[in-house]
Amino acid sequence: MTEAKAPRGGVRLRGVTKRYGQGEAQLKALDGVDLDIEPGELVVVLGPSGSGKTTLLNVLGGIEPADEGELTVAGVELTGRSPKDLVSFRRDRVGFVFQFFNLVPTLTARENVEAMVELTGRGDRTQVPELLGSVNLTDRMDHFPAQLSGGQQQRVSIARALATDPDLLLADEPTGALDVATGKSVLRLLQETNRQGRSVLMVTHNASVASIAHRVVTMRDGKVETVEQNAAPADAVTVSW
Ligand SMILES: Nc1ncnc2c1ncn2[C@@H]1O[C@H](COP(=O)(O)OP(=O)(O)OP(=O)(O)O)[C@@H](O)[C@H]1O
Repeated sequence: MTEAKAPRGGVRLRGVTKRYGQGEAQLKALDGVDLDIEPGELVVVLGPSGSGKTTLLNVLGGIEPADEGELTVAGVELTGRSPKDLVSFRRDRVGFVFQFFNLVPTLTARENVEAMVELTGRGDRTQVPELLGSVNLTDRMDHFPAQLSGGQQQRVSIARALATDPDLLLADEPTGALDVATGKSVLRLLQETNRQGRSVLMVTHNASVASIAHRVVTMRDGKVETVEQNAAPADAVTVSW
């Protein structure tokens, strides 16, 4: 992986609201969320199903626009931006890791990462083998996703997310489809990524994972219910569930 840089990827949300549906069926998936993430911070978001965790991640990553409120991510003010601006923001600033990896099945591990470099025009294609080496996949680079284990696929997806050198990494249940040992290796990578200076926001149902965070945010009914500081975040190797 690349060497540590100055902390980056800070986030500031004020009164951020996101609604879905119309009329009586309308619901606020986010309801006046205030939240700060410091540059270089690792934040874990917990909360029951439907509490707005994924919506928060999607709004932060510019996948969906907020309806109300102020939102600055990695130095970019997102309030009122056009869909085209949000695409540029995502391309330049954010990396995404999903529960079910979202790799292109017809491309090898290497090609999946290279495709991200090609599509975004960011990063360096010649660095892709090194990047895959940094997630321990040197001997699997030319395998297709179906020939890789879940943990290996998730490591490819982390390499893909890092290929554009994002300021902020957004991970939605990154260990949700993995067994404990494999999940821990993924957590270690996310923690290492964070230690290089970029902010990481991880959504999870797994409360054990919260011990590696600098801060733990709990959501309920579209609102931030609690924010707790971890005085001494745990090393990912010590986490179990
Ligand atoms: N595209 C959508 N259209 C309509 N309603 C949506 C949409 N996306 C999310 N919602 C609703 O918004 C609320 C928050 O959903 P969200 O996916 O953010 O919750 P979550 O905390 O991530 O849940 P889970 O832990 O089950 O993934 C839920 O009531 C959900 O049904």
